[in-house]
Amino acid sequence: MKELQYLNKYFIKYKYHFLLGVIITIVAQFFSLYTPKLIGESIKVIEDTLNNTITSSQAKDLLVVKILKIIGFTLVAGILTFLMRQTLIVMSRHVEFDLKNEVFKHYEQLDLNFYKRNRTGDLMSRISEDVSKVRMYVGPAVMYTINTTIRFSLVIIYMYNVSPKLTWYTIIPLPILAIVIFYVSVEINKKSTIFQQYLSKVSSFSQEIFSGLRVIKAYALEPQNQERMEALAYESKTKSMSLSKTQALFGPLMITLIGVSSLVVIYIGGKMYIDGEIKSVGTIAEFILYVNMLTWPVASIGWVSSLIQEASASQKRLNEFLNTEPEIKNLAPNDTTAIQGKIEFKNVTFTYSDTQITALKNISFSLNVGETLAILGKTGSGKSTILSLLTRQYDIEKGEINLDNTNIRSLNLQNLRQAIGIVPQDAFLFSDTIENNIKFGNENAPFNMIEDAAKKAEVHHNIMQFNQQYQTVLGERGITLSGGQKQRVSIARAIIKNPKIMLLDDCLSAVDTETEEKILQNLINITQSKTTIIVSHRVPSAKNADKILILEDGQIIQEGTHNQLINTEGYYKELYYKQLSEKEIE
Ligand SMILES: Nc1ncnc2c1ncn2[C@@H]1O[C@H](COP(=O)(O)OP(=O)(O)OP(=O)(O)O)[C@@H](O)[C@H]1O
Repeated sequence: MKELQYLNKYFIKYKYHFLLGVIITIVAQFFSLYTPKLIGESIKVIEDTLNNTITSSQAKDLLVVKILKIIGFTLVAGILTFLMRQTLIVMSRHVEFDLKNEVFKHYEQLDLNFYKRNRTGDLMSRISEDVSKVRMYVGPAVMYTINTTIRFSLVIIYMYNVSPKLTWYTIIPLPILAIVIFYVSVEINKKSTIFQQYLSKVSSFSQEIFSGLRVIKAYALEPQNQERMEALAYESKTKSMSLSKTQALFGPLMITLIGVSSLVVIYIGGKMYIDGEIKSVGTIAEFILYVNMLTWPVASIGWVSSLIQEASASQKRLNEFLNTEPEIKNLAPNDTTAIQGKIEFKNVTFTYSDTQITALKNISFSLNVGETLAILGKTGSGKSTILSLLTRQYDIEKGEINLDNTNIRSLNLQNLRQAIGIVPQDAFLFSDTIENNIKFGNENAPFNMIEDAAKKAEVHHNIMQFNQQYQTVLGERGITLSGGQKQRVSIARAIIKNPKIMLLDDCLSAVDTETEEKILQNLINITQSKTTIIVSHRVPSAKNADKILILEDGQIIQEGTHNQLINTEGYYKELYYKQLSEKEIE
C-alpha cells in the first residue's frame, strides 16, 4: 500500500484532527463497553434477591441506579461516537478538498500533449471518483480500523478479566466466520465494480446520444440507438441482479455469525455456571452482548480492506498523474519584463510528437511592434501551428522564436500568455452569461467596455435582440449562438483583453462578407498599436496587412504585401481573382 504513503503529508497537516479523533474513539469505546458490564451487574442484582443476599427494596434501588448509569453511559457513548465521526470524517473532507485542488492545479499546468494522450472521461473520473475513493480511505476506512482495533482490544481485555476460558470459547468462531464474510465482501465488491462499469457505459452512451441528437434525428437512427440502449440496459440489469444475490447473503451470514457465537457463549457459559466456574448468569448476558459488539467490526474487515484496496488503486492513478511533469516549463517565473510585441521566427522547424507530422519547415519571418502579418495557405499547411508555437502550447526543437529579441523560452510563461490575445478557430464559449463570456478576457472590465468590445466585434445588435441581452445564458442551460455569433463574441473577448499581440485564427470564417468588412475596419483601429497575426483563407482579411505569408506544406512559398502578391503569379493572385469573381456573382 505504498501508494497511500502519498497521503502522509495530509495526515501530518491534519494531525490535531486525527489525534483528537483517536482520543475520542478510545474514550467512546470505554463508555460503550461499560454498558454490557452494567447489564451483567443488573442481572446479578436480581440473582442476589432470589438468593436472599439482599432485600428486594435494596435490589429495586440498585436496579434504578444501574439503569440510570446505563442511560448515562449510553448517552455519553452516543455523543462521543458522533464527535468521533465528526472529527475523522470532517478531516477526510478537508483532505478531499485539498487533494481535489492539488489535482486541478496540476491539470492546469499540464500542456496540450498530455490532454491528447488522455481521454476527458478518464481525467474527469480522476478528479471525482479517484479522489472520493481516496477520501473513503482517509475517512471511513481509517475510522473503522481505529474503532475496530480499539474495540477489539478493549473487549478482549474486559472479557479476559472476567473469564479467560469463556473468552477463548467466545472468540473461536469469529475468525472462521470473518473469513467467510471477507470473501463474500470481496465478491460483492467485484460485482459492484462490474455493475458500476455498466452504469457508466449506459450514462456515457446516453450522453453521446444527447449531444448527437440532431444528427440522430436527421438520419432517423432512433430505432438502432434504442436497440443498443436496450442491450446495455439488459447487461446492467443482469449484473445488478447478480450483485443483489450476493448482497442478500450478507444479512443471513451476519445472523449466523452472531447466532453461533452466542450459542457457544450460552452453552459453555451455562456449563461453567453449573460447575461454579462463573458466579453469575449476568456474566453470560455480558458476554453475549460483547459478542454482538464484536461481530460488526469483524464483518467490517472485508469492507474496510476493499476500501483500502480501491483507495490504493485510485491513489496510484493519481500519483502517476501528479508525477507527470509539464513538458512546457516556465523557466523565468519571476521575470516581470513588460512585453512590447516584436516577433521573430528564425528557421523554425516543428514536428508534432504524436503524429510525427512536420507541420513547419524552416520558417523565418519578423514583425515589428504594431505591424500586422496575414498568413494564408491551403488547409493543413501549418498556419495555426505558428500561433500555437508563439503561445508556447508546444516547444520547438529546431530554430528560434524571439519576442522583443528574447527567446520565448526565457520569458515568464504567464507574462507571455497574458500579453497575447488569441481568437481561436473554434470559438469556445462557457455555459455562462454573454457578459461573463466576454469578461473572461478581462475580469475587471466595466460594463461599458464590454458593450464597446461587442460593438467593435459587430455582435452588440445581435445580443440586444435576446430577451436577457448581455445576461443571456449560453450553452447547455441556455441558448445556442450561431457559428458567426460565437466567433464575434470570441473576438469581443480578445478585444477587451487589450493585449500587446493579437492572434486571429481564421476567426471570421463563419461571418458573412459584409460583416467581415465591418469587423476588419474596426480591427484596423483596434490593432493599430498591436502586433497582429491574422490567419485566414480570405483575401479581405489579408489585404491591409503589412506582410502576407503564403504557406504550403509547412513552408513559406510566397511573401510580400497585397500589391506585390497580386502582381506575382501564384497562390495569392489566384485566390484574389477567384474571390473577386465570387463577389461579382454575389
Ligand atoms: N495538435 C496536433 N497534433 C498533431 N498534428 C497536428 C496537430 N495540429 C495540427 N496537426 C497537423 O499539422 C499540420 C498543420 O496543421 P495546422 O492546423 O497548423 O494547419 P492549418 O494551416 O492551420 O490548417 P487549417 O487551415 O485547416 O486550419 C496538419 O497536417 C495537421 O494534421
